[in-house]
Amino acid sequence: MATRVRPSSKRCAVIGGSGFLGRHLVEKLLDRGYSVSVFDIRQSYELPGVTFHQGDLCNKQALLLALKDVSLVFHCASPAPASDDRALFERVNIQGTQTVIQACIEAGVQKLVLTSSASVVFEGADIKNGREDLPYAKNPIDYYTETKIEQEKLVLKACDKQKGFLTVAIRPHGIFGPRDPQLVPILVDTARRGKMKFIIGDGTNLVDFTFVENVVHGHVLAAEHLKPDSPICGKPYHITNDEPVRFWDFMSDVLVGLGYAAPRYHLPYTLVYGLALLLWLLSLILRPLISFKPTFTPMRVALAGTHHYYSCKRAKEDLGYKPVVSLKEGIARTVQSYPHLRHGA
Ligand SMILES: NC(=O)C1=CN([C@@H]2O[C@H](COP(=O)(O)OP(=O)(O)OC[C@H]3O[C@@H](n4cnc5c(N)ncnc54)[C@H](OP(=O)(O)O)[C@@H]3O)[C@@H](O)[C@H]2O)C=CC1
Ligand SMILES: CC(C)=CCC[C@@H](C)[C@H]1CC[C@H]2C3=C(CC[C@]12C)[C@@]1(C)CCC(=O)C[C@@H]1CC3
Repeated sequence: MATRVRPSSKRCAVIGGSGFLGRHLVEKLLDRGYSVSVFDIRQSYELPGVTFHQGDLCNKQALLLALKDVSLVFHCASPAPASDDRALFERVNIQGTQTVIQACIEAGVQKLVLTSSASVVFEGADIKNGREDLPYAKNPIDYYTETKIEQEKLVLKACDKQKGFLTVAIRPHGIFGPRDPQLVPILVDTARRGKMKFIIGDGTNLVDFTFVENVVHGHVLAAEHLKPDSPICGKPYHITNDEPVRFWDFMSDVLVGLGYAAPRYHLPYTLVYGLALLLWLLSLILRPLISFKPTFTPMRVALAGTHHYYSCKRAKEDLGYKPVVSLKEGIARTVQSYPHLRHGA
């Protein structure tokens, strides 16, 4: 009788491993002695100890090849949040995640760690020290958030101790760090176009920004604590820097660190939100004639003008989580990593 080979617990796969968070995670896993299969729609680097599988996560056969002999899977692939392609979000984040779950089960994977987002509970109104038991947003602010909610529900529901398939979701917030393609590049681009002069609201709103290595640390802890007798099975965990900061102080520190002026003039939140909504509607109506992408989308204005910070008490208690890089150090390392984005470069 053929005996089934039990996959090695040091063999894992990172779906989305070519992306910003994914690549940092892969590097940490290699440091910790894992061998890693990366599954991604693109290959962005090469590293010893990493096997690349290029493909779309909606394709189960392609996934099965990458998951052969793998016991642990991290799923951190998603279309970019700035996209407004609803069909793409539904296909990748919802149907694609269903495919990932089926492929994991068929391949005999034992643990699935999903990168969700703290935004799954954000509706545009203040969240102060939000806990994981807050209800999912009833009116999510965009298609990204709407599909991240469905994705998280699917993964947590799939947790089945009897079948030996364990799942957990990590909810980071505002990830930043070296090679981030989003936060710092968009900020610098906005500054270079002379649009970073204004503070939306009174500038006192507190927000979580999380250094990428802390997010990676949360993922590794979750994977290593995910066992049949553990309280973390089927649960979501906030992972942040645990140092809420004024949104506009964070933006100013990054801008000033790169040689740009900090925003100074205040504009009322409701005025800017109303204008952003109007521009977004105009861009939809005029789309057949002209295509333009407003910088200040309603989502970005809501994120820039409200409180949204989260408690990571549950991660501290259940995972022993503690940030490994402070906000100050994270900002310094991030600024240093972008010489090409410095003023005048
Ligand atoms: N950045 C942040 O502030 C936050 C991010 N998150 C979550 O963290 C995760 C990682 O985000 P981040 O690293 O910033 O994003 P990236 O866009 O850098 O990484 C995502 C990777 O997934 C790939 N991908 C997209 N669609 C598919 C597909 N159909 N099949 C296979 N691969 C695909 C992307 O390729 P391509 O680039 O070609 O699309 C990219 O390489 C995401 O799940 C995101 O929702 C959560 C909270 C905050
Ligand atoms: C006002 C302005 C132009 C700010 C520039 C920075 C923004 C691009 C970022 C500020 C907060 C960021 C953020 C995300 C993306 C980039 C920002 C809007 C996410 C939406 C990324 C995906 C998530 O899951 C939640 C993040 C919240 C914070």
